[in-house]
Amino acid sequence: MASAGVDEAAAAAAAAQPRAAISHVIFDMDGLLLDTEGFYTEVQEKILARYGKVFDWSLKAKMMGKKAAESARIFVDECGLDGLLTPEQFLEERESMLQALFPSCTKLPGVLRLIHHLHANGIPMAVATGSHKRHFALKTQNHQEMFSLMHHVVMGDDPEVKAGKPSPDIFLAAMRRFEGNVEPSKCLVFEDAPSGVAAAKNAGMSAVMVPDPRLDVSYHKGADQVICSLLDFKPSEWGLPPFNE
Ligand SMILES: O=P(O)(O)OC[C@H](O)CO
Ligand SMILES: [Mg+2]
Repeated sequence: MASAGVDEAAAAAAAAQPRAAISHVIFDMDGLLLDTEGFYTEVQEKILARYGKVFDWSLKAKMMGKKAAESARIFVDECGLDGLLTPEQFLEERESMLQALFPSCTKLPGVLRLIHHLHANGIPMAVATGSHKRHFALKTQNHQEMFSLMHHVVMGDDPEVKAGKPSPDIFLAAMRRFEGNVEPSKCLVFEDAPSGVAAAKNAGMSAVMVPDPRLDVSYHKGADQVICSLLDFKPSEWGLPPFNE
């Protein structure tokens, strides 16, 4: 019979085993690096209120992370607005409101600490966002330094991204653009959206989810790890260099 000391040592050794041997990191942007999801919610609530309807988090869960056209189709279909509003009209209506809001977006907690840490330790990083080029420029105009630490950025309107999340296209494109021959199993994706977590898993990568607390826990399934904030992320659990704190 093993002594308590031996059992404890075995448990400690198992706990010290990383979940994966990660060499490359891919960040989602909206709702993960930048606090922009609230802007989409605010604008969509306003549009829906005109039709006497309420925007809720089950609809939000379906739309977030998707390319604009895909998310607009979901909005019209799920809200029963066929014949009243086309996806194109929805995108047009929300555009000026979003354009006014995006430049004021802020970074989410823990973002800078983690990105500076990974950069200082030579871990290659990329961004894979469903956001298209024009919106990306508005959102990132006050965050240039952070994005300059990324090896590259892949956006939703990139020709290699045939389908939006949950298709693995965007994460596989991001992986291929790193130097060398990188395997999906070596890539760790950070995501806030259920469709983004599914896309990462469909790409064969590991996924850490940092969901909005209003998202029902049923949407957490599929993620390899769920944390409340990037401040709670422990790099050593993923074979990455630990914080020196
Ligand atoms: O979460 P992201 O960065 O993929 O962006 C997707 C949309 O632009 C917003 O949900
Ligand atoms: Mg996101």
